[in-house]
Amino acid sequence: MTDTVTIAVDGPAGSGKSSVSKEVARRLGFGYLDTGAAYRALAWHVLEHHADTSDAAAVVDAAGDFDYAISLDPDEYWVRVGETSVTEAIREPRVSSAVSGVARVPVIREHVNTMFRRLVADSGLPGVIVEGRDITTVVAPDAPVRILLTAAPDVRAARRSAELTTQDAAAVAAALHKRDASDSQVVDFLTAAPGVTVVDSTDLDFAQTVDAVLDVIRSGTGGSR
Ligand SMILES: Nc1ncnc2c1ncn2[C@@H]1O[C@H](COP(=O)(O)OP(=O)(O)O)[C@@H](O)[C@H]1O
Ligand SMILES: Nc1ccn([C@@H]2O[C@H](COP(=O)(O)OP(=O)(O)O)[C@@H](O)[C@H]2O)c(=O)n1
Repeated sequence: MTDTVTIAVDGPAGSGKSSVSKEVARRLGFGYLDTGAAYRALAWHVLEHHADTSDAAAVVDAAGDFDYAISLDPDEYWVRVGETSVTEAIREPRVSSAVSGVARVPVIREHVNTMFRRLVADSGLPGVIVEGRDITTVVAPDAPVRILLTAAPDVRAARRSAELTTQDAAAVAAALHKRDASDSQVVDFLTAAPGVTVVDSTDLDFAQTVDAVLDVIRSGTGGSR
């Protein structure tokens, strides 16, 4: 049996990582791993414990009974903590506001990174598109294809607020920029590391972005996909 190919995709919030990676995975018959969901689910879990997500010791303590599971199927995406489905709950603004605190704790990052690598290795799939903030640099720096998906800040904010129609657009934009600023103190996902290909989707629609990513994958895997 051949090893699973990892396609690494990083980028800031609202750049299109999840939606584009999911569609690319479908087209290639690959799995899709949303790494941000693990940080979001842990933030949700810490909040369930009524603990402070900005307190590293409290986060590590709550992580002790964090029973996490995620689907790698792009057509059947779900996230669970224990028996509870948290697929929708982890997108709530209270979780988005808390997640950077959880993601800042080094021991948590090491723990989830080990889990991500195991999920890919045990997937039994020909390939997995893994998306997040530090996949190209930390989780899978040796991946045969590494992409930084970017878009101008105002475009990213507009995309996210179009999704969250019940919330005020200015508030959504402010929360997104605040989270990016906080996250970029931990990992650099705004500049491409050596060997990482930038796909800027500012002036591309969704279908064009999917095609651009597929082109990078085809050239990076010797045109075999
Ligand atoms: N190139 C694009 N043009 C227009 N809309 C896009 C494009 N890429 C993604 N989107 C839309 O923008 C929103 C945010 O994308 P998402 O995949 O959730 O980003 P991320 O995972 O990077 O936060 C989604 O509603 C998605 O359908
Ligand atoms: N590889 C990753 C993925 C996400 N994260 C953290 O998890 C949060 C949620 O990630 P996400 O991918 O769901 O965020 P969006 O881009 O979808 O808004 C980010 O704001 C980061 O704090 C991270 O630190 N490293």
